[in-house]
Amino acid sequence: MSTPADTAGRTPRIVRTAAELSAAIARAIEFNAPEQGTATLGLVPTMGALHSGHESLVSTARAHNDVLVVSIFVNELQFNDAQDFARYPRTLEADVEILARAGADIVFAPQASTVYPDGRPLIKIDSGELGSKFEGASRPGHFDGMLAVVAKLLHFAMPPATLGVPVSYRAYFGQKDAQQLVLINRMVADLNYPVEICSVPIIRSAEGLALSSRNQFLTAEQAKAALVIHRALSLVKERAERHEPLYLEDAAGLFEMEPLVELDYFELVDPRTLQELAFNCQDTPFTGEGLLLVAARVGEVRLIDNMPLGY
Ligand SMILES: Nc1ncnc2c1ncn2[C@@H]1O[C@H](COP(=O)(O)OP(=O)(O)OP(=O)(O)O)[C@@H](O)[C@H]1O
Ligand SMILES: CC(C)(CO)[C@@H](O)C(=O)[O-]
Ligand code: BAL
Repeated sequence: MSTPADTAGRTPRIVRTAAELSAAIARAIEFNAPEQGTATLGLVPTMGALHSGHESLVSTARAHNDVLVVSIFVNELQFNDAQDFARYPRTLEADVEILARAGADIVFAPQASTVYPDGRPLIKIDSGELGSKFEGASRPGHFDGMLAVVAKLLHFAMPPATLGVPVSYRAYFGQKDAQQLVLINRMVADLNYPVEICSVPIIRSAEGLALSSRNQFLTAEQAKAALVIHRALSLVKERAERHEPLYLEDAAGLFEMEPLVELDYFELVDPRTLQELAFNCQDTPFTGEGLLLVAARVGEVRLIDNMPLGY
């Protein structure tokens, strides 16, 4: 198996089309597969503008797989706001340098015409009720568009069946996008994708802000104000750890003291179903498992974050 030490610094192969990707995967598996047993292939889907959060996904996937593919594609279908799509940062050259250091074997950077040769797909994946709440309520169509591209990326990078080597296939996603992760797990289960979905914890700045490609649009003052998100999550987590009532309302109330930050939602949900848990107003201590979800707008930038409770 390749390790970060023996692949780091090697320029990954950059491929643009489905045929190039399949050929590159076949060659890489041939070259890196163990002499006996099952080879492993990891896929890390991204939209580029890579930061340490992505690097954590890539280094986790690198450590666990013989062959590592990272995709970079800014998927217009998941943007409900044309301006957000137009200004999404695109930094391919710098991304490839980061991926060389992190030891990726292959970078798949397709054109939109490769992913959607007939334009918008006629047949859609419907993210259902789960995709219309929280982020889906603020970004209509976002999750259907996200699932469309993830379904396609999982197919593009699927190990070719003709290799003569058994290959186990994994794809890696960040826990920062908690609703996305739940939906991808459901899609893979509901549509029988032969892939294991692996999740990687949130990487934050030293002050606690969850890293995101869109953070670069924040002014220093906005970035400082945005730390209220982590303060509010941490306050509730500390109460849960002390087995105290959570009083979500007063954690959410911290946002009123930050005029630059407009709270969208602050909810405690079941981590698997994202059903709201009714702990808001009760005076009883929290037991069980929960996931605190938060989204807020800071200027033009929408930020999301979350924190597991009771794990
Ligand atoms: N801070 C982070 N910690 C862990 N994983 C992350 C982090 N930020 C992004 N990821 C994960 O990286 C993958 C690619 O995400 P993406 O390219 O959309 O980056 P992003 O920083 O989330 O961008 P943005 O939030 O601006 O869309 C996703 O699986 C996402 O969950
Ligand atoms: C999974 C993904 C790469 C699909 O475009 C995107 O939603 C993201 O980066 O989280
Ligand atoms: N990281 C989620 C991708 C998006 O915001 O569209």
